[in-house]
Amino acid sequence: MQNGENKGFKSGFISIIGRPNVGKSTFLNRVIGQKIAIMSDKPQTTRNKVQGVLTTDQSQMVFIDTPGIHKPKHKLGDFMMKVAQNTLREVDVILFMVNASEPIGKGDRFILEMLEGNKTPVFLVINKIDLVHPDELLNIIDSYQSEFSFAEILPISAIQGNNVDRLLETIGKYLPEGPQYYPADQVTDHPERFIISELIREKVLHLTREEIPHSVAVVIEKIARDEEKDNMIRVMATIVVERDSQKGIVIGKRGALLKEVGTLARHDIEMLLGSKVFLELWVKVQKDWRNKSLHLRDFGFREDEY
Ligand SMILES: Nc1nc2c(ncn2[C@@H]2O[C@H](COP(=O)(O)OP(=O)(O)OP(=O)(O)O)[C@@H](O)[C@H]2O)c(=O)[nH]1
Repeated sequence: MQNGENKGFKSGFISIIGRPNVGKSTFLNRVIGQKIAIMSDKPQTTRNKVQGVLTTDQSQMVFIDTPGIHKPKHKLGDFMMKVAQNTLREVDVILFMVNASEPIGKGDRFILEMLEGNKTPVFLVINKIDLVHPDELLNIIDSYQSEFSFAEILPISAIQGNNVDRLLETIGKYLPEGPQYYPADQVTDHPERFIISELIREKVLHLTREEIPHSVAVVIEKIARDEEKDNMIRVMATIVVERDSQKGIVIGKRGALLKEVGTLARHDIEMLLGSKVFLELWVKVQKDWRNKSLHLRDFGFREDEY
């Protein structure tokens, strides 16, 4: 089986960093207020805490937490610094948020120094512009621009919502074409979602032996009860591989291998959920899936782990 490639759909990971109190949460909440679904604290594809996912018809933006950087007051061990730096290398866009009503400070310079040499585009997001006179804006921009080369500079007011849409639009331009990592309707945040994806992944790895690297990922697109069919649970999942050749292996001759994965996984999922399950599996090639998600998974850790 083959997933209909959603041509033109863009997706990616975004980190928001900045000194405490610059308005990172306010910004996220504003976007959440529109279309974001808050993720659970137990992320599924990465161990970095996913703060929110914004899904539209054209794109999916996954906002992730970067512990260790946005809380510079905490003691930073070498390991944490490395983790944070690795994460920032893996994301597609970094939003460096500052407070328009405060001058550039030590905390800002600390972060900018960390970002030196990082190839990920960094946006300077000047928040709280409602607190300053428009004439001051140029000076503010100058003071930051002399310290770092930003890909974009966007003044916003997270609290009033000014320019937030433009910021989102601009982020969209920097995202690569990619899959929808998370379902659009995160309301159905199923606690078993992760276990189900691991069950399917395990079958793929087992049946393909060494041919498919561990980087294979399984995204659960949908879990829903089918009321018309005896309350059977329908699970739709996509197996994401990195190369066309791997897709062929996972599907097998005339779909034989995928069918076997499906049969074995369905059995386990039925045991887990205690219900009859209809399992629909798709296979999709996503070239740099591994770099993006698995790296995040390998190096990431959660804020509540320290
Ligand atoms: N005037 C004004 N205040 C804002 C704006 N955005 C955020 N604030 C206020 O700034 C304060 C800090 O905002 P937060 O969103 O908690 O900041 P944060 O960066 O998430 O803070 P930490 O969690 O400590 O890192 C709050 O009192 C917000 O109401 C803005 O655009 N304008």
